[in-house]
Amino acid sequence: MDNIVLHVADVHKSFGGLKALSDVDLQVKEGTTHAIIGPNGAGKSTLLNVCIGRIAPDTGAVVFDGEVITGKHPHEINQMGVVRVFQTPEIFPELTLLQNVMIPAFARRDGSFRLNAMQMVSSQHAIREEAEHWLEDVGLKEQKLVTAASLSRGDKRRLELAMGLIQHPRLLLLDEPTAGMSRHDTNSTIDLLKKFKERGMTKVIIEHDMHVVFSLADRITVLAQGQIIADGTPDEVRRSVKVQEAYLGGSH
Ligand SMILES: Nc1ncnc2c1ncn2[C@@H]1O[C@H](COP(=O)(O)OP(=O)(O)OP(=O)(O)O)[C@@H](O)[C@H]1O
Repeated sequence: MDNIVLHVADVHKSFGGLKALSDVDLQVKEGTTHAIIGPNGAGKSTLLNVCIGRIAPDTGAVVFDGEVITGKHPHEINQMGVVRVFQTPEIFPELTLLQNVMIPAFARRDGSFRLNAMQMVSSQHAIREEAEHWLEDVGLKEQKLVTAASLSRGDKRRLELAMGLIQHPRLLLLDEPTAGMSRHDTNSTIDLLKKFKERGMTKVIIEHDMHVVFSLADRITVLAQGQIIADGTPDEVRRSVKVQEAYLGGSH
């Protein structure tokens, strides 16, 4: 049977009188790329924030690898293996690429700063090698010693991906990974994400660009006004009349 990595179980969330998420229930299978799409204001970001513990649902729960994570702190959920790559890269612009990628690896290992000096030196060496490996993986090894501020927008997002990868995600959540990118950068990001998919990584991706969605997704959940209006394979979603109606007249 397919292993369910993430189960959003009957989640409701209102902001005042506005129902941002109603009755949202979806499952993400291990090794799949699951896209969440929907018109502006559909509730996609709210859903992502519920999954990472930044927003508490009013009712319902999020189950990760069989464990209820609702109510846990974002850093606890992160340490369990849920890694989010943000729409606006959260990088350290004054530091080099190498330093940027090393930071989450140190943060991952609770107590690392209490290590004695000898251990510190050897672990630094190992982490540096691993950081170089992930920089190479995203195509940024040549620039490892330049400061992050000097990177193009597309490369900043690649850097953030490397910062995610060094955390060995069990589930990678990508918030509009190609937003604002040129077609060339978008296509190389698609290729990169396809490579992760071949390795069996489980991903949830929020994306407006349908070219990206249909290039990558095994399954698509469509939200509109806080409700799931379709959930299925790309072909099923493409054929859904409800989905076509939701997008009719919209900007997508
Ligand atoms: N903190 C908040 N307080 C009040 N209303 C909010 C809050 N966050 C989101 N909303 C509202 O909830 C609804 C869903 O917003 P959300 O950002 O989740 O949608 P989205 O699908 O991610 O939209 P977009 O594609 O435009 O980013 C919107 O009507 C939004 O205005």
